[in-house]
Amino acid sequence: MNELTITRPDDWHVHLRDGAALAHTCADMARYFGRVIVMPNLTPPVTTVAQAAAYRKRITAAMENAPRQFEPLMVLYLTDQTDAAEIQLAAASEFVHAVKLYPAGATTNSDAGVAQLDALYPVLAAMEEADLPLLIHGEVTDHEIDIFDREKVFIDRHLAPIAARFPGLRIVLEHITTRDAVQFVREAGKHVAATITAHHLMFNRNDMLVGGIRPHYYCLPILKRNVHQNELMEAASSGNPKFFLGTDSAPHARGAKETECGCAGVYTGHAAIEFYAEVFEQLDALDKLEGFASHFGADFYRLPRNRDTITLRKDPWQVPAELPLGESTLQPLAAGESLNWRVVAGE
Ligand SMILES: NC(=O)N[C@@H](CC(=O)O)C(=O)O
Ligand SMILES: [Zn+2]
Ligand SMILES: [Zn+2]
Repeated sequence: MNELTITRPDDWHVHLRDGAALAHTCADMARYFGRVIVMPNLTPPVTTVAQAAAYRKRITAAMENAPRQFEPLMVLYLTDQTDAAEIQLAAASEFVHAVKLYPAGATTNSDAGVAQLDALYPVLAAMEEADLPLLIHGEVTDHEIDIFDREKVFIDRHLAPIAARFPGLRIVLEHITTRDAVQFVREAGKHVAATITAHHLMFNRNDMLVGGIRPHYYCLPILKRNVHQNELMEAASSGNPKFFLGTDSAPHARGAKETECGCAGVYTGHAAIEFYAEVFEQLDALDKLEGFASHFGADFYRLPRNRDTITLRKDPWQVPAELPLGESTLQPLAAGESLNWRVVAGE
């Protein structure tokens, strides 16, 4: 197959950042995504509907002169202080579509996240009642838990009890990385789904650590063994609507990654659907790309599927070695390498 036309895709997990970076991150997302779920881990985090409204304005302003625009779907950041009243406000708003749980200290800008999960149950009950989805960075942060086990332990200790206690709460386990997560989501009720990134489909921890340490592959949850990677590929290309596209494109300036203590995050926004197409083609599953990228996420969020299309063509091109990020630069995934697929219509 040399050409593929699919319903316009959406990205159900992306970090656009703020300030001068928005011009660049939004331009990449605006190329062909219809809607994007905008992660709220700014400093300070987006914890209120009023802050989400203001952030949304900055995003749309950054796209004012772009050839096309995406619709930003805003997300509130849960803290130990979030109350049911804010949840109701969010549910009543037209632009907040979910609430994000970051265990405190689990990832980039999560210091303000939740320290006491049990104490939050009244807020989760309010979300279940208001039918507002809960998005989860699913990793425990206990010092004694190995970084490669943190997702599995989170599922056992926290996610399973939450899903059991709130059966009507829609939950997205974000950027899943393990066989355990795939299994849990598959077997859970119909309200539990997961996003899968392109980089967790394309790479495993060997790619990050063999022959030298590659900071641009470092993200959280961290890349796992190839058996887990294989399970993610199988889930993404299975046609199971519980698994859908979320790039977790997470830009960090080059200097913040190539340093003694580098930030977690991989930038894939410059070639998101192109990366997924590459993976699905390798799996001989290009016919499953549309469901994963353009149907299942919208269905889960109870939003209409996009009505227009984009077309990908097999026509190799070279990823730039570096991209601007506000006043800095970043190294995008596959920098300087050749990719097979390009978007030729729908941009
Ligand atoms: N995925 C990452 O490694 N980093 C994300 C945060 C996140 O999604 O956990 C970021 O904001 O940089
Ligand atoms: Zn995360
Ligand atoms: Zn993320």
